[in-house]
Amino acid sequence: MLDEDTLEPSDAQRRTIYALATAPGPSGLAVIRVSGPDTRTVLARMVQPVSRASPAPRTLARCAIVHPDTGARLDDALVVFFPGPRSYTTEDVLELHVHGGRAVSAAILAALEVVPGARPALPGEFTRRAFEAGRMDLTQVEGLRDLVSARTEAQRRAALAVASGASRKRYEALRAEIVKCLANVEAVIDFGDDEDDVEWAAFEQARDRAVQLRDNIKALLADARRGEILREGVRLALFGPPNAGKSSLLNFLAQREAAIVTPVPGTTRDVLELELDIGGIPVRVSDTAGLRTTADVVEQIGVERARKAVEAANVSLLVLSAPEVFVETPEGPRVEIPDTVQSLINENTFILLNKRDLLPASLSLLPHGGWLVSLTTEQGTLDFMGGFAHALRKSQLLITRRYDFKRDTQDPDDAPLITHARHRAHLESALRFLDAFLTHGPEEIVLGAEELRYAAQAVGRISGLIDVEDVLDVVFRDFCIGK
Ligand SMILES: Nc1nc2c(ncn2[C@@H]2O[C@H](COP(=O)(O)OP(=O)(O)OP(=O)(O)O)[C@@H](O)[C@H]2O)c(=O)[nH]1
Ligand SMILES: [K+]
Ligand SMILES: [Mg+2]
Repeated sequence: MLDEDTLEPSDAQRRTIYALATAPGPSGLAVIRVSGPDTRTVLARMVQPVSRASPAPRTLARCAIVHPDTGARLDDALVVFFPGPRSYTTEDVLELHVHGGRAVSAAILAALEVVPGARPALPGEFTRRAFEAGRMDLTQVEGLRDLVSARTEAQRRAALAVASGASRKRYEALRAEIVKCLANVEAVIDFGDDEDDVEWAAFEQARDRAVQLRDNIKALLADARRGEILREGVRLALFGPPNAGKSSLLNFLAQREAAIVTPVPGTTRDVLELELDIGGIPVRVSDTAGLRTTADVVEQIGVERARKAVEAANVSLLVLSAPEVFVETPEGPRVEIPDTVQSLINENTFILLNKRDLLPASLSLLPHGGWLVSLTTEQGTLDFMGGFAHALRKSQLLITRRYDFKRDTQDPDDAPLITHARHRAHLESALRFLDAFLTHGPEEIVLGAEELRYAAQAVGRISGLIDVEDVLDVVFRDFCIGK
């Protein structure tokens, strides 16, 4: 077991860490990673080159892996040694490309335990060392984590750009601009007293820069949360009266019986969430309880949760039973939306009329901004799927003038910069400090300078330049072991 002090990765005396970097279980290959001061010991005691010469740095060499004490052969492998600092963590790093399968990697991991100074790595610890050595900033760490968990093509592209430093560059440039502005102000503080005109001009220049910066940050914040939505998936809530076919729709979208479907109204109680890929778009779909007033306490809670899920969603789909909402009028048939759902409809709500098979064939009125289907016979579902994916893509939330969700974008400056809620919070805080700076006149210039310093710090926090310990734990918590 690990004890407390071996868990602290920023020990003065850094331990050597090792972990399986690939998913456990039967597979063609598995990769075991080792990093730290004792890596050369591991190399000397556990790796026997077939050609007798020690493997050249950064070159794959065929070797036998042996037990450090007994010398027993554990596997035939390909081995690559990265002497620090030219390695992922900047420490000496060793990668053992061994045969896949639990017994092979288990034997090698057990053998590594015997090497003095070596211990199993914590989740994300290799990357944490790379971060602490300044090899990547916090946005790149986040990008890497997102890349590893990317499920769609659009997510992969965005995460790869961030991991490669696209966001880092832009945040650093933003921070540099604030620092320039601060330099102007400090020049006034330092030299101001003698030459009034010079002072005034430099102060005006700083103000102009601050106004410009404020506008830039405002523009970044007005991104309809594209980056966060792309990363986390569009939140889509299915809602409507009981028995409309919401759960049937979820199952249709998932192509499996994920939710319980019965003719009993009030079947779904809790919110059921699935991650799906709808036409290349990552979507987190919530099936919810049918909305109605009820005496059943459990159902009441379900209805409350349903409302919350719809309000929290980026896009909602109102599912209605067509035979129940079609009304005949002298002008022809019309769709009447039930009162119980009215309050939840907004500009991001689409409508799906279900149970088309129960309508007289002559009735085929389409609701505005909606579709008419039968989830039982699948009549109309092809149109719906194509149209809905298109609508999702076109939706204000996903596409702005400059961003094509499907094809992504060539220009990294056009990619959404804010990919995590944390970025948004720090940018908002930087904006507040810039605003505060602008409220100070030349006579309060020292106070003004302080606000600018805080603004620069707020942006610095995004990259992890400033007090990040608490953030780090959150960021690395979701990493897999061996990364
Ligand atoms: N005829 C017909 N029946 C359908 C169709 N879609 C769903 N149903 C049936 O309608 C009933 C209710 O379906 P559900 O998917 O459970 O409806 P729901 O909206 O999730 O219901 P609650 O969870 O109770 O609010 C089930 O018996 C389904 O088989 C359809 O297109 N045509
Ligand atoms: K039902
Ligand atoms: Mg249901």
